[in-house]
Amino acid sequence: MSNDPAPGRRTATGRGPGVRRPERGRDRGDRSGAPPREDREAVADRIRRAIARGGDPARHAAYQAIMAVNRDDAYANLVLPQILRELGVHGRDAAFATELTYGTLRGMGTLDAIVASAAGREVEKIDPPARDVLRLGAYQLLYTRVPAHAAVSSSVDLLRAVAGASATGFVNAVLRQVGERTLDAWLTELAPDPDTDPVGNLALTRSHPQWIVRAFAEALGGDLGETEALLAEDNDPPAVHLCARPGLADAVELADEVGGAPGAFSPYAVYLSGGAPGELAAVRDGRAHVQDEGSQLAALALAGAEVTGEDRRWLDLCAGPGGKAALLGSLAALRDARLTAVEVAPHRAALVEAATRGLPVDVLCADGRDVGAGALPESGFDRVLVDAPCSGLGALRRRPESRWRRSPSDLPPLTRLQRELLVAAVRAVRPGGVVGYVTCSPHIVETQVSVTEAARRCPYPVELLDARPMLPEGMPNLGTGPTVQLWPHRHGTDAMFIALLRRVG
Ligand SMILES: C[S@@+](CC[C@H](N)C(=O)[O-])C[C@H]1O[C@@H](n2cnc3c(N)ncnc32)[C@H](O)[C@@H]1O
Repeated sequence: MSNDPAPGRRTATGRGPGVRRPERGRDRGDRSGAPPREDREAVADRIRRAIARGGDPARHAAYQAIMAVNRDDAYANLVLPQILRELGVHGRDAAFATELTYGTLRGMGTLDAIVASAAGREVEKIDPPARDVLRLGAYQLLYTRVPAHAAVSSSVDLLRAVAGASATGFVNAVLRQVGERTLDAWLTELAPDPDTDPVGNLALTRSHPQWIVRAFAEALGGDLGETEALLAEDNDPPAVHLCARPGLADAVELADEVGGAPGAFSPYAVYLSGGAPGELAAVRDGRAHVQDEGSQLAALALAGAEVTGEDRRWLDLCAGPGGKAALLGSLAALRDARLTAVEVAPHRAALVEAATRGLPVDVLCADGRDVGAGALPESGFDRVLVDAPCSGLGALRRRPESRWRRSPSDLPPLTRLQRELLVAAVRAVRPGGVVGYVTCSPHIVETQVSVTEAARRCPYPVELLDARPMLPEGMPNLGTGPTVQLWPHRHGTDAMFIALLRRVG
């Protein structure tokens, strides 16, 4: 691999980069030059020294985070706060570092196509440090108001600090080429024709892998206008929502307390305008927790569905880290019920314990498919939630790297597990009781197909209930039922899917 300073244009046609997409872990492994641990520590050390010498803290922190995500499989939402803490980056610098990190990672599909075109080579053939600096620089040039000269010179300084002087001429030349055009001009040149290849066009212009664009379009009934609105929403930082725990806090009063606004749909939702939610007194003392409004609505739909007879034994079959268990547990306290919260991963079961402390919740670290044994008796529950492990495609706006990590090959093992868990839930619920099947993915194979397939395999008959009346009155765009699919671009929530099934025999 070399970085000789001779960039030149490539087009999106033929083998050009315009139609290429980042793939899972493509920056990892020997061929990509993933640095060994001591090198990573050396880079971190160089970054610390560069900042001490007056280097820009935000860009250095963002680079370190992007490097960790692209080459060590780190999660941006976990690694960035740690890096900011270690480097002592606060306030506006921290906010800028966050924007740079998240924006660059989300935009990587589009940015890579543009960088490759300007560099005259595929991004995989650019050395990793220069590649990440180019992504970060191109993001500033094309998506922010950072003046072009500042974006270019700070990128050159950054590369010199983290990797020495050898490729600075190359980075300088490529970024100058990138900055010669607007984003629109680049997209016009590189994106496939929307009339002949609408999916390819959306994938490039909205920075998503093609298979995800296709899956979203299918779930939206083929409406490409709506698909584009959804993709655009995925590229915007989402608002943080709180759940005011029923019986412990009131959403309107909590909104006043935290300077937020009551939610549009969930009676327990509060929209935050910014800040660190974990530091709020209401979150620290257990009156509220952070939870997307769509997740609240999914738990509330199950809690609101009619069951005949007894209604005291509730089960959450996939509880970690405990957001829905906390909401259901708060409701259970008000309704003289008790929730069993099952989670297979021990560290996540511990999170459920912490999230539900003080509530009538029994946490069980077990496989939710083991119904019929011990604390999971067959026909032993009145309401059962299956918040199934899924691809998470409905929450891409929260996890900037996730769209590049996921692949279609993730789906078969996930859908198998989803169906097994849903069959187990139907075995766990008593006749007349209700099961809620929920995913934070709108992918049809994880939603409609998983429900249909599981219902077909159930040892007991089930009927699909209309979930729409279980959502707040007047909530728009809930479709034709009986299942409900929420959407970021329609409802401002994650793309939660909700199906309610009653066991009838
Ligand atoms: C989508 S998450 C649940 C989110 C949770 N309900 C909440 O609101 O915080 C799915 C969870 O199911 C767990 N899980 C996966 N397989 C499981 C199994 N066989 N039995 C029980 N839990 C399982 C995963 O570890 C993960 O924590």
